[in-house]
Amino acid sequence: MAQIAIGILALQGAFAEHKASLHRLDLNRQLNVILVRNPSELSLCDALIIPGGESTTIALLARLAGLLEPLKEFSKTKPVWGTCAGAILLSESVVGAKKGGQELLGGISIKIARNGWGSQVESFEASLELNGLRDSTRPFQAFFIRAPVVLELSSSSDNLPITIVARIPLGLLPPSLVEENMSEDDPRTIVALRQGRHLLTTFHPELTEDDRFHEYFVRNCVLSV
Ligand SMILES: NC(=O)CC[C@H](N)C(=O)O
Repeated sequence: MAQIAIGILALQGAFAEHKASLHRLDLNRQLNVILVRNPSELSLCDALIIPGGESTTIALLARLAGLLEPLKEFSKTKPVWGTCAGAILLSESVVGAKKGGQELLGGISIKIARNGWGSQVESFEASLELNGLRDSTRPFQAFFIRAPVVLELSSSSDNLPITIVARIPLGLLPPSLVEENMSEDDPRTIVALRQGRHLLTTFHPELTEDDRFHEYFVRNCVLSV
C-alpha cells in the first residue's frame, strides 16, 4: 500500500509524543510522519494532528509562520485530529478565550470551554467509556491537563453528524461541573468525538502507551473515505 503522510503541527506542545505514538503504531511502515512548521511541509500531508499545548500560543505561532490560512483551508478538506489545545482550535466557537481573543481553525461544529474543568482541577486522570475503538471494553486511562470541556454540539442539519467516541462517567466529573439532575449524556461528559473526517479529544492520548486513538484516527478518519 502507498505511504500516507500524516503531519503533526510542531509549533508548540506535545508533538514529539504524537510522533512516538504513530511510530509505535506503524508496524507495516505505511505512515510517513511529517513535523509541520511551515506551509510547504503542510502541503505534503494527507492528514494532520494538532497537539495539546497552549491554543493561543499555537494560533499565534501559526500566524507568524504563515500557516493560519493554509491550516483553515486544510481542515476544510482533509482529516484533522485536535488533542486538548488542538481540540480548541478545531472547534467552531470557544468560551473563556484569553483577553484579545482566540483564533480558531474550525472544522468541528461544537462550542468548547477553554480550561473548562475549573482552576481547582488543573490535571487529573480518568478511565473513559469508549465507543468504536478497538477493544472498546478495555478501559482507556486518559490524562486531562487544563483540558477544555465540550459545551454544546451544533444541532444544525447543515453539519455532518457527530459520533461520540468517548465519555467520562458522570461520577468522575469534577464537582464544579456537576449540576443537579445532570444526565449521563450531558455534552460535558463528551471527551472524544468525530465529525466527518475530523477527530477531537479533550485529553492527551499521546501521553499513554495505549495507541488506540491514534489507530482510530488512521483507520477511520484517514484511510476509510
Ligand atoms: N493541555 C492542553 O493542551 C491545555 C490547553 C490549554 N488550556 C489551552 O487553552 O490551550
